[in-house]
Amino acid sequence: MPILSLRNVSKNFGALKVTDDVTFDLDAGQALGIIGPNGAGKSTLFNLITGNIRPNAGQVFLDGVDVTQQSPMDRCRSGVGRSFQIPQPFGHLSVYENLLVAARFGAQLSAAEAEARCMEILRQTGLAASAGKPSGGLSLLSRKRLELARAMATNPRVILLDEIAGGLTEGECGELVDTIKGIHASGTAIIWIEHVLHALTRVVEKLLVLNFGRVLMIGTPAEVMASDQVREIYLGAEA
Ligand SMILES: Nc1ncnc2c1ncn2[C@@H]1O[C@H](COP(=O)(O)OP(=O)(O)OP(=O)(O)O)[C@@H](O)[C@H]1O
Repeated sequence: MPILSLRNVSKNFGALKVTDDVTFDLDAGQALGIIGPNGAGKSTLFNLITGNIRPNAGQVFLDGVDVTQQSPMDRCRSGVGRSFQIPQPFGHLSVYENLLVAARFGAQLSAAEAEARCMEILRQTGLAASAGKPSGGLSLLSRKRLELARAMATNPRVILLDEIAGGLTEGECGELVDTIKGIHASGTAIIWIEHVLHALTRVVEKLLVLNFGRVLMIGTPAEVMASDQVREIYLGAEA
């Protein structure tokens, strides 16, 4: 059974149809990339999965359970973690304290469980040496790592990453990709919205192309990149 399923999900903002009849499945441990032009509805799709917005039609299932009416907090506790396009740590708290907040309140872990979980995540996300630093003063790469770590601290089975590679140098991007690959290899499913395609295709098994809120195509990165329609619509290239 898929870990996450969307069935005929649609969302309108006034007259604007931002999500149009979206259906797809994500298997446990799978990594799926989402690409599409600006305004295609990618972030809206994440908000529909996390419960920050409710669809006008269709259903969202977690492990076969219809969670369409569940709050974001309930979905987080059911195993959906997320990062944000703009990092949102508590700047006055240390890296470790930020993770503790996510583990205690996001996943409702006990103090001892949260401590163990955070130590593991600090290692997994390459933040062990920065654990005691105030998160407000971190470099961009470390802030990205912290976003990843905060999503992982809620003990998710699927994490949603929203343009986490943007703004990094090639070298930094490679380091972040290695960290994300490690998280994927440890069994966490990933859905990743990303404009930095070479980063995305190093991690994901499948790409979903969104255009005007509709699923244009789902396939392997090679299949998607070979599609004339995708090249024309997404890359703006002549077919
Ligand atoms: N709360 C809202 N109210 C009204 N319109 C909205 C709202 N949220 C998003 N939109 C509109 O929905 C469309 C899709 O936005 P969304 O942010 O999901 O696209 P996106 O694919 O993530 O874009 P980008 O790549 O630029 O981040 C845009 O036209 C946006 O202006």
